[in-house]
Amino acid sequence: MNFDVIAPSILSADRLNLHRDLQTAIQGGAQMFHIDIMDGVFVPNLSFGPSFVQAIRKITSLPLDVHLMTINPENYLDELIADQADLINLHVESTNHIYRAIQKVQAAEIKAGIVLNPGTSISSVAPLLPLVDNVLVMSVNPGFGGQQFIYAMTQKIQKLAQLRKQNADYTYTIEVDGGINEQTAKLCKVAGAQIFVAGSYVFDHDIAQQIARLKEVLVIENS
Ligand SMILES: O=C(CO)[C@@H](O)[C@H](O)COP(=O)(O)O
Ligand SMILES: [Co+2]
Repeated sequence: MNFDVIAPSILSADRLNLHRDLQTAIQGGAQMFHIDIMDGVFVPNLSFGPSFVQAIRKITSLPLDVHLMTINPENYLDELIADQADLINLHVESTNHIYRAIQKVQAAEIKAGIVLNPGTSISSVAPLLPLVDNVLVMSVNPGFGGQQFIYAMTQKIQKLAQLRKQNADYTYTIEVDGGINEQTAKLCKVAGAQIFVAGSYVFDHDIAQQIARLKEVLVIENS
């Protein structure tokens, strides 16, 4: 992918007005939706179940980016595949069989990504890098919206971009999630990120205006 994409994280949308907020984001130029699925076990919070993907798919054809923060993510893959998720991101620590889970997603012709927690090193996922379609760099500890960006994560993004340049068989996109605002998005772009997840930055304010601001700093044209 040689262009940048803004993916509002629906975790920060108004739950009682989710449809309204998503429509506003669509009209405001959102290019993808990021859906955080949390089970209260892998991370200390509960959010949406996979059925939300199906519900959101009914109101938009925008790509749906699923971030699975659950133990046993395999239990949800059939449903997410049937619900037409476009990208399914799996935490490497969430299953003993990450390779198999990625293969299952890709066999359904859906893009598969791995997620690196702030404390997860790139070297620990080296065997997966030629396989995956996306690497999601967590720039906060997973579980909650509205946290402070961890600046050291820009080095991880930079390293992933450098490795991709050095290895012709690495084709992953680089996604960043957590604490994204105008300033941190810019730093991540310079480091090499391409998909920018933004939750509280987008939904806690004027949604369309916030998307427009991010697009401006990232120099993304409206299509
Ligand atoms: O996965 C997560 C949190 O675990 C994120 O996707 C958050 O939803 C991002 O929220 P902000 O940090 O942008 O407010
Ligand atoms: Co997320």
